[in-house]
Amino acid sequence: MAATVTVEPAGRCLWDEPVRIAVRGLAPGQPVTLRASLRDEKGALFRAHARYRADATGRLDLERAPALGGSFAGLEPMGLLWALEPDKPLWRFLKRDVQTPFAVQLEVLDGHEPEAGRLLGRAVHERAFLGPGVRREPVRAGRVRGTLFLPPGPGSFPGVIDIFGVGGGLLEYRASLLASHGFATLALAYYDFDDLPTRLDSIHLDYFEEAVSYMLQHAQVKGPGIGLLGISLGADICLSMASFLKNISATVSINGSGVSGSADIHYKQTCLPRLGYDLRRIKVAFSGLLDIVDMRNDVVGGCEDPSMIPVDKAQGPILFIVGLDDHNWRSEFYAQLASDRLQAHGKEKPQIISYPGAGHNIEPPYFPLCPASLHKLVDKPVLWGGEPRAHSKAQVDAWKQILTFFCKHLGGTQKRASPKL
Ligand SMILES: CC(C)(COP(=O)(O)OP(=O)(O)OC[C@H]1O[C@@H](n2cnc3c(N)ncnc32)[C@H](O)[C@@H]1OP(=O)(O)O)[C@@H](O)C(=O)NCCC(=O)NCCSC(=O)CCC(=O)O
Repeated sequence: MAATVTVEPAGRCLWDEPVRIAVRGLAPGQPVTLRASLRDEKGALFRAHARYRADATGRLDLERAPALGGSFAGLEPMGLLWALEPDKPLWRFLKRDVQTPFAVQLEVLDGHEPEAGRLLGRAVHERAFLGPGVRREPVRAGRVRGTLFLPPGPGSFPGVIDIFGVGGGLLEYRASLLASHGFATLALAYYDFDDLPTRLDSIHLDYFEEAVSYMLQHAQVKGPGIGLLGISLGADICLSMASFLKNISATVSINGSGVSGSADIHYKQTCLPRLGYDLRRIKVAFSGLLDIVDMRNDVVGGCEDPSMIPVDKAQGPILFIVGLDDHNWRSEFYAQLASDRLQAHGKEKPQIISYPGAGHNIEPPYFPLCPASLHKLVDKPVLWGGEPRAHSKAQVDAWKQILTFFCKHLGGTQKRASPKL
């Protein structure tokens, strides 16, 4: 091995941070292939590669050199991460244990053949989900089940509740990353976790109200209100919480629908009936995968449809993050409907940020796109939408927008843990 692969800043970084990958010790103009790989906790191998040419001094800097092809092309300093693809079909990139980093193997090979070139150099780059000094506390308080992440320092910190969509269980990676940005964040489970119900037949907001109370009584959570962040069904739960519950200061919906979709939503005497769906509206794409984008029944009453979440009752502002290539449902149409509803009730037009080429699962930066995987509602693999490069750009921008929005409305300072872990 003759070449040296470097990653700056050196040492471990957080998954949402950009790094500068470079190689030195190559021959002037040498054709090389860079390969990245990592194994997830279920044993799936994710890989990406790209072809490059060293400069006249035998160096290669991914911030300056365009990829000449491979998993991606052009100037993409973080392409080796966002273009990772699993060896298992229909497998989604997820981090289950946030207490361990992902170890990314970086290799530089001679020539432009990703499998055949002689290995010239390698490095292991660790990307973590738990920042320095971030505390992780499993929560079992009353009925509330989840995990609280507290930023380093004495606090108190602006609080956020983070909710995922259909699938159940508990995913912590987004909440743990948010804590490194200065937010006390509760990753909240609501079914198929611990002693919670295994099925989600209907949504009862009193459970989520208990989670808000848990946050607000916590000594290290700054009041008087908290923020909500949700994706997909999780976003709709957040929109419902903002509409019915007190002390919600800011809400972010990532590809939510603003409608009670496949489960009725209950709060005290009120019930938002589910809109429902019709399996006959599912299309089969050329790939043979299901496209459920039009599966839901139509909203017949416009923004006053009985299934619409009454977002006009929300006290705090709402940010809608929309993937224009969302194939789970038509997020853009739904966000517009929610905006119509707000304005019809004399409220301000909300901020809607739409991303061309972005699919349904808009994750934190550098998560590789999962084009299709199992949808627990239809119990079959479905298309999620998204073009990898555009989706990746959307994730980087959306994350910044979400952090800025929460800082503005929850009084955060957008402090960042040191990039060197
Ligand atoms: C993380 C998991 C997979 C659950 O993990 P668990 O540890 O509880 O389950 P498990 O036993 O490991 O796996 C359960 C099933 O998921 C599959 N599975 C597990 N990990 C996977 C992965 N990384 N990629 C693809 N599939 C995976 C397993 O093969 C298994 O399928 P078999 O049962 O076939 O063996 C779930 O919580 C999840 O998918 N969460 C994502 C939530 C989310 O954001 N969903 C998108 C929103 S979509 C939405 O909300 C739409 C709303 C609507 O349309 O109304």
